[in-house]
Amino acid sequence: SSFSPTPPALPPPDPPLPRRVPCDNEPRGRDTESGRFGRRGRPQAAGEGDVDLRLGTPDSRPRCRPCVRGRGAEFYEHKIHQVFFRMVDQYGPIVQIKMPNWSRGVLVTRPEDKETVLRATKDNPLRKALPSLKKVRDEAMENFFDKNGGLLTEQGDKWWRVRRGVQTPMMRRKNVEAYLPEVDAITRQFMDRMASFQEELGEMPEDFLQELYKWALESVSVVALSRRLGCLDPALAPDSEPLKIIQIVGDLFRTLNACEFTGPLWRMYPTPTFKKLERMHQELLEMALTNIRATEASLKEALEKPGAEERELTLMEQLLLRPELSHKDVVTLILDMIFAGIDTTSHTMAFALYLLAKNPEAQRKLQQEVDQVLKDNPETLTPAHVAKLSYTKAVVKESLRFFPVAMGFLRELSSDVVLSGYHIPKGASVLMLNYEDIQDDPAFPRPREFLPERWLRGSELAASHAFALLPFGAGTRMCVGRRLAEQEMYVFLARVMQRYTVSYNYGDMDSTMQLILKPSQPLKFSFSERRA
Ligand code: HEM
Repeated sequence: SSFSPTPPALPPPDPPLPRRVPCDNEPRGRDTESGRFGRRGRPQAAGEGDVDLRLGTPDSRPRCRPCVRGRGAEFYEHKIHQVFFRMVDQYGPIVQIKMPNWSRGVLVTRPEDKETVLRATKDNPLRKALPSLKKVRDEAMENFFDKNGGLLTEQGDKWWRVRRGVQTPMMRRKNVEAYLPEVDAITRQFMDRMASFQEELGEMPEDFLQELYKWALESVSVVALSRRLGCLDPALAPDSEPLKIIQIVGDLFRTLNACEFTGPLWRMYPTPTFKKLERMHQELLEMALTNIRATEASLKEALEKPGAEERELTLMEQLLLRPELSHKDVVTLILDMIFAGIDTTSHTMAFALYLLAKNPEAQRKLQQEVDQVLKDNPETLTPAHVAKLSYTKAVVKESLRFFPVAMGFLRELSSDVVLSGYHIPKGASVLMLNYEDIQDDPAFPRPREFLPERWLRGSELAASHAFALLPFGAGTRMCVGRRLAEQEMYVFLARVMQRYTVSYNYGDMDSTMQLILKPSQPLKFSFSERRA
């Protein structure tokens, strides 16, 4: 099937785009006009029968947005999001793309198109991302996974069997709130570390992101591993378990990013990058297995004790007892939680701190709210406190609007749909970008301003469409860690803003691609005590 617009029901295609005026600092050798990517800066010739990759309502005005710097593979892997965003700026809200590892597809940005896709795929949400991770689980580590790769890589019935089993335990409010005291204690301990950096260096160290990783890993492991790892110990040895996990997860992101966005050689033979992926995955799996054995032992012991029925089970214990989930399913989920639970929340908090530092008015409002809600100065936050943190929650949403850690999310169409007036056939992949066409089609009033109040009930600055911001994806396949992530982030911001005012005196922040988006600048924040 072809992607060409379908007359007569739909409008005819727009005339071809005029050649775009290149900017001075644009990497050469890439055929941006057709949207095709050349490798390592070499121009790529149009293949026989290649379709024109332009779709949508192209804007013929040549625009010169901040350009992608760097050349070749490095540019390609780390800045791919900017290429996508720029294509949207150039061609409009729907652009056809052809990537080495993806089935042919389109990028979309309009909330209406996202809604159409999500409605059309709601009964079978196929997200065929991370093919290299799937290959590792299905082939290189078949012995363990037995062709059941878990939530991140499976589709259809195999995905649904696991998702059905984990949905309630992971998303139930009570289960998430059970971790609130520990998440709060972890954040407070983290702030003591911040205080000592501030005292010692007068600001946060260059590698403050590494510190945020420790906070995030400690927070996710109380859920995924049912124990504290001791990540915040100031004397952590370089070969300690937490630092090894952080290193492996970072390497996994980098390696997966390389496999996803460069040539598909790894599909044909085990390239060094693919072997690295396999090795790191094996290490993470061994760590998950050791921990799950400990959880199982404590569960067995707990169940044998008198009065066992009264004890609240931990999330992992609940999962281990669910008949529809095998032991391996739970181990795989632990792997995925550790993998998805470190860089996501820490990068979002890094971006939020930056945005607060740059928007003192928003920071002041956040502090006022926290002072009001926490006026009893509680030793431990309760769900009632968190429920009242409306502005704090709005800051998290607005930060994800400015710097979404997920560039977008994919769905494969199981039926034909019409998007922005174009007929898109069944089987195509649609990448729903977390990117707004601020210039021509803004979904938010005053889109360039950081205005958390737009997320408060009844705000005139609210989005024009319910699907305007989907940083966690949407529908039945939405991020399963969303509630846990949100709780962690609300607690983090509330506690930090209760104690400190943040400032940042270095260059402008941007994001760089490492499968998810990451802060481009060292996070040398300065924190001043509010009640010094
Ligand atoms: C700022 C934090 C986070 C963001 C922005 C985020 C974003 C996302 C997005 C966009 C998806 C794809 C959803 C879709 O296809 O509709 C996803 C899936 C997923 N996330 Fe998150 N995530 C975050 C934190 C977490 C955490 C803390 C965990 C684990 C505890 C987690 C575990 C997962 C898993 C297992 C999936 C796959 C779900 C499935 O396919 O059924 N995420 N996340």
